[in-house]
Order: sequence, then structure tokens, then C-alpha cells
Amino acid sequence: MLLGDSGVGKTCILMRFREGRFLAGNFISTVGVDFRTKVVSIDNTKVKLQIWDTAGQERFRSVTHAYYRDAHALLLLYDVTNKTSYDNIRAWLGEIKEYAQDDVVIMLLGNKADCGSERAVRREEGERLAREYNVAFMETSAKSGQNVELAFMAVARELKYRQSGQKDENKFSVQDYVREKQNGKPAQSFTQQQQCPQCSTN
Ligand SMILES: Nc1nc2c(ncn2[C@@H]2O[C@H](COP(=O)(O)OP(=O)(O)OP(=O)(O)O)[C@@H](O)[C@H]2O)c(=O)[nH]1
Repeated sequence: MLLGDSGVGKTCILMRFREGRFLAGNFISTVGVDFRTKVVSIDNTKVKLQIWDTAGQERFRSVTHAYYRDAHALLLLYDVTNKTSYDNIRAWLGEIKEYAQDDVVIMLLGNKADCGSERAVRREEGERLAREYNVAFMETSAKSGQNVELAFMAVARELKYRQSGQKDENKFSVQDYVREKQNGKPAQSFTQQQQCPQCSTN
């Protein structure tokens, strides 16, 4: 399930992951909730992900709360060019604590990482917040595709391991997996051509 303030890029992240393209142009806010599926392959096993996109707008909050309980994983987004969306993450985590299952997998994503010159939240601030709440973290860009696949696949992998009962054996940790992928060869390195043209010329 995708959560976060309105406009942080939840629908675009989902679109990038599912269809490999960026939804440019007019911003159309999600109404209530919407869902899409995608079949991915993890260690040669096909896994069907059901991904719920939620409205970030406050007025839909009571609708979206009803879906938290059934979520196995939550991708919580803020927009690195919007400090308020970052500041609101603590409130989102409070709602998650209140409405979601205790063992829900949470990943914090700082989206719009392509917008270098408009950045209002440093990467370290995202890392610090994630450490404080003991959740996995990475910066993403729905526009360039940076880390989008990695975010979904890391979560899918964690869920698969949990389901197969391997969690107790400590065989997989989403945080370690993300760290390993990012410290080694970045899953999708951020090349010059991939940069948002608008931002890179600023
Ligand atoms: N530069 C840049 N723009 C982005 C990125 N992701 C989303 N956007 C833009 O941000 C705006 C909002 O994106 P949405 O995906 O609709 O936001 P949302 O979080 O789903 O919003 P709600 O449905 O209202 O909750 C759109 O104009 C997108 O084009 C990104 O990674 N980089």
C-alpha cells in the first residue's frame, strides 16, 4: 500500500513500477483508493503483488484508514522538494501504528530525487528518520526510475520470505537487502541522461 501526502508521487511511483513510464503533465489527485497488480519473479517463484494506491488528501483519510489493517507492506513517501511532506512523516507513522498490523513491513521513500536544485530535504535527514523508526529507506524518482524497482522488489522479497516461514531464521532483512544493493552496484544508477531535464538545466 502506498501512503504519504498528496502530490508526493504515489501514483507515479506505481505507474513507473508497473508500466515503466512516467506520468508527466497534469497532476490528477487520487480519489479514495485504487489498486493495480503486478506479477514479479523472486528466486524463480512468481509472486502476484496487489498494490493499493491511496489518496493523500486529508478528506479521504477515513476511507484509507480502513485499508491499513489488511496491508502486508507500506511504502511511505515524502517529496524531497517539499519539507512539509517530510515533516508529516511522523504523523503518518502515528496513523500506521494506530491502524496497521504491528508486523507490517514499512519502507520510507524520499521521492522526486531527480529534482536536485529544488531539493528541500537532504538525503541524511531521510536516513536519520528511517533509523529512528527502524524502517528501510531509499530515495526514488518516478521520473527517472531511480530505485523504484528496488523498493518494490525488496518489499516483495521480504513478504515472500515471511510467508515461507524463513523470517524467524533471520534469513532476510529488507533493510540489509536495500543497504547491500545500494552499497554494491546500485540497482538503477542515476545517469545524466535520466536526470529531469528541467532540474538539470537549473
Ligand atoms: N520531478 C518529479 N516529479 C514527480 C515525481 N513523481 C511524481 N511527480 C509529479 O508530482 C505530481 C504528483 O504526483 P502523483 O503521483 O499524482 O502524486 P500522489 O502522491 O499520487 O498524489 P495524491 O493522489 O493526491 O495523493 C505530478 O505532477 C507528477 O508528475 C518524480 O519522481 N519526479
